[in-house]
Amino acid sequence: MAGVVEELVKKAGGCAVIDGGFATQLEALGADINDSLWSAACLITKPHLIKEVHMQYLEAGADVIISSSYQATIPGFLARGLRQEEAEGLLRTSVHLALEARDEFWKSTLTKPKPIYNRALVAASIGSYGAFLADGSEYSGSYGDNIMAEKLKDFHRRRLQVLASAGPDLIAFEAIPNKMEAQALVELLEEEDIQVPSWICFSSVDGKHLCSGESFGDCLQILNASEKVAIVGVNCTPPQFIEGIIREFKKQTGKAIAVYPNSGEVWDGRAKRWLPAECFGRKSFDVMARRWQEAGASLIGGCCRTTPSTIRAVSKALKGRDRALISLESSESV
Ligand SMILES: C[S+](C)CC[C@H](N)C(=O)O
Ligand SMILES: N[C@@H](CCS)C(=O)O
Ligand SMILES: [Zn+2]
Repeated sequence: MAGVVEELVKKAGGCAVIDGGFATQLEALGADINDSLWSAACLITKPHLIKEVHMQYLEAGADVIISSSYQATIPGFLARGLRQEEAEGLLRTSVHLALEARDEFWKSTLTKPKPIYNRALVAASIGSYGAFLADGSEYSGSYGDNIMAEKLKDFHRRRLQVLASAGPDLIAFEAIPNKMEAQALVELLEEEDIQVPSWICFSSVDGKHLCSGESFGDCLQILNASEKVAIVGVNCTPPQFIEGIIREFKKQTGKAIAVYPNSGEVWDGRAKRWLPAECFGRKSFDVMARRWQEAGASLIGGCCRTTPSTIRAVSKALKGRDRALISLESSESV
């Protein structure tokens, strides 16, 4: 594990808390993300809401917040009529908004008589090529016959360079659905000699494989071989599969494991909406988070359709205290 993460996990008592659904909470605050850029559209239209969402997750107890760049891509911004410099500027803005929120929040907790939070880390999000395609392929892993690893590297290269140079503590590759993209990312981290530690998280729809149907073990072997990858895991995967996935990962890797599942609802990539399915709320996350920690996860949070109340429950379950309540009490006593 990279030093900075190791320190945080230790300070957090053995398991750090990741934030929850970023886009989900952005929508809850009134943002319209029915857009080819999805949540990244708000970098253009509503940056203040992005910062507000980060603040809400920090207040809920997140030790790691993930930037708004999941679907922020240079080709996506260019297609919107922006210039290259403007597109790169928005990528940097996504990291700066998260850093600003982290720094402001941390400063405010230090004025409290008994600070109860950790200084959070900022992870710069990089969604898969499938997220950019916006056709649901981050949950199928099917990119068609014309997509090769080199093309994926070229797609990710400049965004990775720009985000890494914007000052995040971590890079978070999220919902990677197939082995080819995992391989491309590991090669790219080496080729560009990225110094910011990374996590690479897969998506799964059956709990036994990546979304593509490829084996976790094969993909983890690729990640295990890279010193640039500090953390491996799964995100945006139904919660009921997570415990089994952690146990499988423990057999296949010595790297730290991050899990941040969605609510269990299923994304319909064509209709662009979440379909009802077995849905897990904050009460289930409370119980499950403890089991995930016991199974060997070092970082635990939530993904799509989870909210600050989910993360407050996870934080309380893992750290044994209700941070929201303590925070309220300490602010009252100032
Ligand atoms: C994590 S999914 C719900 C993100 C949205 C998707 N890439 C789309 O644009 O349709
Ligand atoms: N960090 C992204 C992940 C989407 S799968 C978000 O929470 O919106
Ligand atoms: Zn998600």
